Amino acid sequence: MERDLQLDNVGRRYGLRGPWVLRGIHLTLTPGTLTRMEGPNGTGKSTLLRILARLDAPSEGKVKGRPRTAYVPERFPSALPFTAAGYLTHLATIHGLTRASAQRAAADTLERFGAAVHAHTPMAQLSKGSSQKVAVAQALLAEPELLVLDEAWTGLDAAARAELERAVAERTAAGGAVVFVDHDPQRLAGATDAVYAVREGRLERRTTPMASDPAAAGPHVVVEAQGPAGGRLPADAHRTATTAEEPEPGAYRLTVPASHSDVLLRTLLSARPPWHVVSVRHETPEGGR
Ligand SMILES: Nc1ncnc2c1ncn2[C@@H]1O[C@H](COP(=O)(O)OP(=O)(O)OP(=O)(O)O)[C@@H](O)[C@H]1O
Repeated sequence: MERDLQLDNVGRRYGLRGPWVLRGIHLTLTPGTLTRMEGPNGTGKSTLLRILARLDAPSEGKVKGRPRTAYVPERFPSALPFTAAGYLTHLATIHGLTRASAQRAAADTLERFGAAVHAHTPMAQLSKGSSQKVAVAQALLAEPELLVLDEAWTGLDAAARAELERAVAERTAAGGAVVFVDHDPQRLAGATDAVYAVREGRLERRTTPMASDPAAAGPHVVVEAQGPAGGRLPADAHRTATTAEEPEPGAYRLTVPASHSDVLLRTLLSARPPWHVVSVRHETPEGGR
């Protein structure tokens, strides 16, 4: 499928005789999934992400599939001859929006990440964190089918970090694939569909935190919801929730990673007929953030 991104026996080395950084990599990123890449410094995670984003070509093997892709790099080239709003508006028009819609989308995204005050600041004068917000905004504006995040949370303030987690949840709920590297082991904990470690040039699949043990999976939200008579839990809610119990007919107790609670609530409230949300409780596991 064109929307799947597939690596087929991919290898990468820098220079004709350089050591292999990656070798024999097979990977498929399917729509609607969240994938985490782990590994110590220098093992090849950024190299892998650049290949997935098609910003770099493998030295051997094939990259298949052409999802619409956006990428947030570790270091964003901020010395661009634009203001923050000007840059985002420019990109949004490239994505096909009219100038007025592009200006609105740029302003909304900057607002969302708490960077509206910097809308008219030249990119070269932005602080590292504000520049990172623009990097995130440019990627989200594209509404990508594949979103590649290389330590995209680094430098963001707490509110923007949480907002980016919510944006990831929205992307996967909309059917996009998201792949990320982050040194915080709690990042999107409990929400990942697959975790891989890059080790000695190879990809090793890790087991994800057990759905049955939300405490191992970071901050989460418990939603009690009541369906319409005879109504079944919407399929999207089932997919977003980590656990779904039905203590009484039609009454559900759903557990969801904190980053995904907005998506779950929207799904329940926009169902036809809508579900009644009885309670929403935030829980942070002991020792968690
Ligand atoms: N453009 C390049 N030219 C030559 N070597 C490179 C280049 N980019 C990366 N490398 C080398 O490839 C290896 C993997 O680097 P990469 O940046 O992909 O690792 P990483 O796992 O993302 O590291 P970190 O966790 O520190 O960001 C390293 O040995 C690095 O020196």
